[in-house]
Amino acid sequence: MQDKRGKLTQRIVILAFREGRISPTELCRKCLNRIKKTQHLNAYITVTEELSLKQAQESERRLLRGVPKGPLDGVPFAVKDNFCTKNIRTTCASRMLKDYFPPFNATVVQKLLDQGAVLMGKTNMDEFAMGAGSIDGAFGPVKNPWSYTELYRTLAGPEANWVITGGSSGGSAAAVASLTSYLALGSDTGGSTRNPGALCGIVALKPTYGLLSRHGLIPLVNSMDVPGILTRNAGDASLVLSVLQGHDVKDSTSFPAPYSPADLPEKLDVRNICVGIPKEYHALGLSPETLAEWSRVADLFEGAGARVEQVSLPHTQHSIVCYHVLCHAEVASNMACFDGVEYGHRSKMDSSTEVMYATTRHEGFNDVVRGRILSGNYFLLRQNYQHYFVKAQKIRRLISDDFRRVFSAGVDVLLTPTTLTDATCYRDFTQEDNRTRSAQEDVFTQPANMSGLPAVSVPTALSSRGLPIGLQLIGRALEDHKLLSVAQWMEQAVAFPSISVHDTFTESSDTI
Ligand SMILES: NC(=O)C[C@H](N)C(=O)O
Repeated sequence: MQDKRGKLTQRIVILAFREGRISPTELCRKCLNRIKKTQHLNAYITVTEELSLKQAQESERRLLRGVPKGPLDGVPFAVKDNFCTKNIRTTCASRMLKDYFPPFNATVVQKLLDQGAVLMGKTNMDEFAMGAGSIDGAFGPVKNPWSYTELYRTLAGPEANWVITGGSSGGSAAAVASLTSYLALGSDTGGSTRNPGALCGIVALKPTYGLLSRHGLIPLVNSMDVPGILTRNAGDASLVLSVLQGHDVKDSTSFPAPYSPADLPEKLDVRNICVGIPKEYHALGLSPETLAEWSRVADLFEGAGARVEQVSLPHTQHSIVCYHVLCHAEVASNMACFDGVEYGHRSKMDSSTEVMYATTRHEGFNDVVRGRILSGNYFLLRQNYQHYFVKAQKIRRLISDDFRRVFSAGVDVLLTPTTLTDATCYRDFTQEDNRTRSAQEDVFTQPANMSGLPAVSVPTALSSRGLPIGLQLIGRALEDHKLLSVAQWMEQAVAFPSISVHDTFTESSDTI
């Protein structure tokens, strides 16, 4: 049971429920079965099997009575392990929170549950969402489902090592790509939803900052964090966005959503669209294949009558350094609450308060987190504050102004690569310095976070190793719906060969 392009999407599932071809319980069981068969991916930290089945049965009863709670009733979803889930372990993939059971649900999780969506579990990630590989968490690295396709094995050879998912929401991306869930929540501070979305061949949306509540999302960088949406196509992302968006009294940075329909226009006429190609995104390290793909898709837009223009965003060159200072400064302040007193890990070495604080933090955090705390505190020292933090804030403004200028000059969306290359082999990633590599990986995604703009990654082609390449569209603030409409057009134009369920494990008779 698949759509025209062989994809098993959330909408297909909803239709299947409606037509009685499958029930929420049957589907939930299938997803649980797939989770078992794809355990080698390490996509989940916690699988909520019992609860999932209970929720699916409740959903089934509602559907039988003809009173669904909402359009997502019965649809299986996964949640990154940095969103609080009531009485369900929420670890941020850290030893610090390994036994944390929050007493409440994050607003976005609650909204999905209120719709009747079925929670399958909590997904693996980089510790406290710091990283771009999903290889730096306390529960081990996440493996990219595309590593197990016949195509990759044939092209890369039998000795080829598995490839990373990207991150930090790698578990959520792997869950959607391997169809153990039909949608997943990620978080995006510097690219952590779009990056794994691109490397796992699925659609990944970072909405406008403030459009979705951050309440219950354990903060990394409050001024940039947004809940991200991972789905198998743009239409699904639009439906999920319509359910999740809106003001929340528990998040003072959230605001009411502008009206936008849940559905995207069936066929967008791109002749009215101006697509900007930022010349500064021809960055060092961009692979020739990704560059070629970027030009190919720009040509597709042009061929369909869109205006395609080269534009300049001159301050992009400073974005990695600027993000680095702002992120680490906010991390230093956000992580201060993990001191062994109120909740989280507490060291047994407590001969004095100082010793207890220090050993708790040493035992609880990995060295990526500790490194960011150290440099963040350095940037915030009284004598460094103006030089680093205030200067970075000013540069952040210049980066935002660049976007404002091109959008007010008539550009509707910017087209860029999402990542520099396709997914890297785990072995190669660990041989180099992970930290430097991770920082570079977010070069195309961080500017949208620093400016609060919506951006979406769409898979457009397979590389010569048979791995996905994703391109990013960045839109005007609050024009998320328009952005997704263009994303859908792109999706239709490129016809990306989505991964088949059969590829992620050996069983060959699974259908929906
Ligand atoms: N959650 C994120 O977007 C974090 C980003 N990848 C970083 O390492 O800072």
